[in-house]
Amino acid sequence: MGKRFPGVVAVSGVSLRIDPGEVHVFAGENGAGKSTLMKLIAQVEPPTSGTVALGGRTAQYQGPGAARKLGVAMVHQEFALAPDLSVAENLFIGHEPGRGGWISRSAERRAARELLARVGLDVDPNRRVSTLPTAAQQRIEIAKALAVQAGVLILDEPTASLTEREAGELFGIIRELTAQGIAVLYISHRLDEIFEVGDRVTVMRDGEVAGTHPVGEIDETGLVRLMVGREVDDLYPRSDREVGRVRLQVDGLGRREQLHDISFEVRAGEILGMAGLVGAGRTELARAVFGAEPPDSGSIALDGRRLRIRDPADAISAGIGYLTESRKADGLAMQLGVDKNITMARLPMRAGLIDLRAEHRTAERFRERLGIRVPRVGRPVRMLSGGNQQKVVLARWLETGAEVLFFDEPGRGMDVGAKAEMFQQLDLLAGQGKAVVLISSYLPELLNMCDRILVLRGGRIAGQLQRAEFSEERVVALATGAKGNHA
Ligand SMILES: Nc1ncnc2c1ncn2[C@@H]1O[C@H](COP(=O)(O)OP(=O)(O)OP(=O)(O)O)[C@@H](O)[C@H]1O
Repeated sequence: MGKRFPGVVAVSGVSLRIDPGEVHVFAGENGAGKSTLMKLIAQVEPPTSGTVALGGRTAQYQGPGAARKLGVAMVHQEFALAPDLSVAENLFIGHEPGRGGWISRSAERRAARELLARVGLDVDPNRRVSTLPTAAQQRIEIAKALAVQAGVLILDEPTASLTEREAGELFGIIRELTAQGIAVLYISHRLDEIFEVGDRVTVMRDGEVAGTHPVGEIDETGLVRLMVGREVDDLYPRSDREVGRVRLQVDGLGRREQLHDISFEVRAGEILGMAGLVGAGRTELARAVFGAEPPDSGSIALDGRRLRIRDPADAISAGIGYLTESRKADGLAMQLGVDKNITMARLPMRAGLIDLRAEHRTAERFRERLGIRVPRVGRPVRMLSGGNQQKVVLARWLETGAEVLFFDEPGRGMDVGAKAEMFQQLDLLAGQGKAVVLISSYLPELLNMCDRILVLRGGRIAGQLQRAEFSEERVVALATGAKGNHA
């Protein structure tokens, strides 16, 4: 089947068979067409050519929503839950259990408990969804799919916002579902999990299928070659850098219930990692330093000069940049072009006007450097694939010339080749004497790229590790408060 958008062929000539009970992983470069293909299968979008057959019967496109009746459910990265409704209400929106059109609350609660048990969730069905953490909301999305008896469940990068432990639990649930015959289609950029959770992997390139393999018959190098069409020798490029004087100094920072007495410094030429469980306060800390949620107490100094940061504009003019973890919420202007989004934080001006030519040149430079897949840089960002949107945010902060840069889960959604390129850029920034902070929930990124790792727990600094002391166990021990760490 195929799908064209104006000026772009997103999916072309794809034929595949999905078997009951398999975990079928879809991998490939950003913009390769994975999400579009899933939307075609889930009937979220009409194909330009071709059809989907479910259980041997050809399904005509009937508009979004119809797929659920056909037995395909898709869990997007941004959940489609109604935050102010209860768990039970969310599970049964549009198909409430009950008789004769009456919704039976007790039947609904009972059915809800059963579904929640199948996804290993022990929460009160009356609880409002917005009060639940991300991992639990994701399980509710999966339970929603079970509620409509989906035979095919599509998960789009489901571990992107989960901790390692939560991801492990999700894999357990996936295994249980596949044992019941449900086919799981799973988009992923993470090599480790492709091998851990997948039965077969289909690699997409330029809208086409580059190959489908049982995971036991392909190794990591082969997979990367298939994905990016070349060898990537070093996924975590890191140079020998001199770590110099203190650049950012944070003392006794506090904010309401979120941050308590946080003190640390970041030096010139240093990449400081920030580890911690989801909710440990890493994003809150970055947002506090950046003035997005200003601290109630404490001080921030850059190069020995105390700063007064009341809002992000103050932070930017002081030389502090922050790549947010949520590109949709506060990162990108979706309707504006790639060029405008890149230069937004530091507009090239000439004689009091925005220098459009300079803007274009800058955007072109990043398009090439980061491999942003877009036919022309004036194209609105909303038309880009998720990973390419992430590259645009990254380009913006590389362009600001900031002296201290916080990168919050910067590799989320990026393909392996783009990620390697991004890490190289981070390494280059540090090499120029800037202070770089890398927040990541994926430990190999921190262990490979950082000079030092700060671990947060419950809004406090739980400890820090120098590069020579790095180990996954030590980070996890500090992050969870388990005994037996040597830090
Ligand atoms: N609504 C749209 N309008 C125009 N072009 C689109 C639209 N949605 C996707 N595209 C284009 O289709 C191509 C495939 O995008 P898709 O989102 O399927 O890629 P992907 O493989 O899922 O990428 P990623 O890994 O970055 O999520 C890209 O070139 C993208 O720009």
